[in-house]
Amino acid sequence: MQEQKINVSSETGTLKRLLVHSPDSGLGKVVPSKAQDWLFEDIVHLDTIRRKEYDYYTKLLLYFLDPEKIKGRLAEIDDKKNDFNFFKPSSSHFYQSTHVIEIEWLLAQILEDRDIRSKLVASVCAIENCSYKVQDELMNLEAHDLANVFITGTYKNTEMLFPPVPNFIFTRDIGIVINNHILLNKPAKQARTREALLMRYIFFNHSLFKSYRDNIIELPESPQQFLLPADSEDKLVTLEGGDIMVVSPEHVLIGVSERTSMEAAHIAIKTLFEKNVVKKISVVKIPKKRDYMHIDTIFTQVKKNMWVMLGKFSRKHVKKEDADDIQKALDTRKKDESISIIQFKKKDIGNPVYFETLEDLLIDISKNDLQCEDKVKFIYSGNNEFPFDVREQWTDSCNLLALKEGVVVGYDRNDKTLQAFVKAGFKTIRVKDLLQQFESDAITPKDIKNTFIVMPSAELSRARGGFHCMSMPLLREEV
Ligand SMILES: NC(=O)NCCC[C@H](N)C(=O)O
Repeated sequence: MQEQKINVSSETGTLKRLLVHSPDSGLGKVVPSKAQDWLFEDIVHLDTIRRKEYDYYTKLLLYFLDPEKIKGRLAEIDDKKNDFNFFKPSSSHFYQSTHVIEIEWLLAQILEDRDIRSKLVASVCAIENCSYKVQDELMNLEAHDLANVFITGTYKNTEMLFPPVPNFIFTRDIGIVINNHILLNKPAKQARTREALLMRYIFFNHSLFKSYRDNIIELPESPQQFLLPADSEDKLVTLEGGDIMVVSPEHVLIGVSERTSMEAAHIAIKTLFEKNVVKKISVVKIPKKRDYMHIDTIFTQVKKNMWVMLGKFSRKHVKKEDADDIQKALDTRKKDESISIIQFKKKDIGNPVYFETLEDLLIDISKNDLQCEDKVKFIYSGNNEFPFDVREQWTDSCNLLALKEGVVVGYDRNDKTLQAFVKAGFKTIRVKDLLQQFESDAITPKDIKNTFIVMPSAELSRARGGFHCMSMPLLREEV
């Protein structure tokens, strides 16, 4: 495969190329006793999550990013007679897009190389404690079968060799493109370790990323981390892509969260400045809580002057603007429930700037980094009404993917958030209807403006991530 340009310098520039992974059979192997360890909130129904939910996402992305692969073919693709081979990386009918790029497909390609295959087989077998015999058997599998085993943990859909990596659909977390550099993750949770290993091999070995090899950043561990006591989490270097947001060519946000440690933020800042990747970095420290996990679970950008966020972290809430005098005087805020923000500039690291609230930071980005003259607007999860605000944040109301300025993809179940978008002048359209309109030429992706594309979500949301998490942009147009 020919190498292609990589560049991401915003959250909302027209999306041109991204990495995805559609739900594999490993998701259908999650058992109740392991669901929490494997970071799933429930047992999902495999067929529904694929055919009735995720496949719509694939079709939508293809229509926006690589229409030649899909235009005029919807009926054939969805015809049960064709066994959904369009969505299966090992099939000769697979969509094989170099714009909507399936990781399993890339993995199979690098496994054709004997040297890479033996290194990766040995590494996976080492972390998964496989016997020497299994290791030998894996060496002799066909590349697509081996890629599938590495991801699902199961051979030929029957023999379970090791656990699945059911969170691999959340490609955002496994690495992040910052301008023309690729920052690799260091997962905080055991359940995501194999994902990081597979991605490291893909980025370093696939021809697609050939000219970017020197731009891959691997964060080093803190010295002698293996001597640290078990409770010194913040000294370990863990970083997941959901905590990184490239908001302008010069400015990146790093979340410090349940998943990304302060030490990782520290090393990432030093490295990104040393390599001249950006000039400004804001550290957004959020409460360490399963509800929030990464910063992209509490806010994402919709367009230059619009953000969606959880109202609990708004100015109004933090400054208690609605409280009476007694409430204002009694400081009932719990320390570990608040956000703190500090911003470093490369040219003056010793004089960081502090932001009192998340909204202050986001307004500053819109106005000063993105030169927005219009008023900066916020849409709040659940329309900022309790209990819908927290209920809908839990099901990823704040975790939207912008396909271009003002065109976002999100879940159907977050009714109040959707109403807030409508109130702000947005159109909403169900993905199924939109695809039909594309197919009949009633509308083209170029025509769509200020729109929330509504996706089915009953099963997907149980995996606790939205479409921001289910995307790793490789190329966006500049805003
Ligand atoms: N960026 C994100 O917020 N990703 C969501 C990851 C969900 C996955 N079940 C996890 O807990 O890691």
